[in-house]
Amino acid sequence: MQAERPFVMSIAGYDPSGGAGVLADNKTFEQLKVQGLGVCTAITLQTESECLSLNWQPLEEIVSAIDILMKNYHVESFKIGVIKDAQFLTQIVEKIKSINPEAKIVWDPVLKSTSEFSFFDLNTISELENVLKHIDLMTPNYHEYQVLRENHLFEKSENSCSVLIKGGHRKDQLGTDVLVQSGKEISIHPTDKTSVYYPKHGSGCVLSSAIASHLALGKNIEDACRNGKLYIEKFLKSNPTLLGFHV
Ligand SMILES: Nc1ncnc2c1ncn2[C@@H]1O[C@H](COP(=O)(O)OP(=O)(O)O)[C@@H](O)[C@H]1O
Ligand SMILES: Cc1ncc(COP(=O)(O)O)c(N)n1
Repeated sequence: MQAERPFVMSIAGYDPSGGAGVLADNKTFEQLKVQGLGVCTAITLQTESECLSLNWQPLEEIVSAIDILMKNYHVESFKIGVIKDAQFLTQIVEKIKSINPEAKIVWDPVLKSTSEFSFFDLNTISELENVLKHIDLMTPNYHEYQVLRENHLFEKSENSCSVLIKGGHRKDQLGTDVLVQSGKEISIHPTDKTSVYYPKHGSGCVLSSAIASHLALGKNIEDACRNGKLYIEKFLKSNPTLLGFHV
């Protein structure tokens, strides 16, 4: 008999190319042997090289889908992806915590797609502070971290969650991610610096859903980030196009 798999939910956008969003997240969940669920925040029309349109789902429908799924399945951890604004995030997190206060939450704050399509309403950054206390980990890329910091998000570290600053766009140490936890910094380097990594559309989605999977499997935040890094490295080495293989 197979062991029970913990449930993990992706609350993210739909990308019909499957490179990013709920499809990419659920491919990752399957590979990491957790049971995936998916609630769409937005329907996008995009390929790996361009984003053509974005239609937000009504917030009440998103929250009601989370409610129904959580009442049927005990969901251990969540990966939240593209979100319209701070109000969306706050209501989603409040719903999750009202049903399972122990649930682990990872938020990948996608401000723009690699193809420069804007997602999150930057005017609402100042309203994020309260909701961050209920999130376990945020995973901004290097540019997103700078924008959030310039908007004073991480000023009161006691109010912040753990932050994994991803290094896929760094010029100095390409591929080194930095985990900031209670003011301490832990660098997570690529395991094999000589390897060729092919930059990929949606790699931030794959990393954050791999981390959410490892949290559901019982790892702490640091170990989940280290294991997520091993998974994303395999993914980035998989093939030289912008769409990767989950191996
Ligand atoms: N060229 C690369 N070499 C090594 N690791 C990379 C490379 N590009 C991305 N990564 C890794 O992939 C993950 C996603 O990072 P990043 O590309 O910065 O996120 P995003 O897709 O959100 O912009 C991180 O773990 C990062 O270190
Ligand atoms: C639905 C959805 N979610 C996330 C991203 C970000 O991915 P990337 O920054 O790699 O384009 C995206 N393009 N689409």
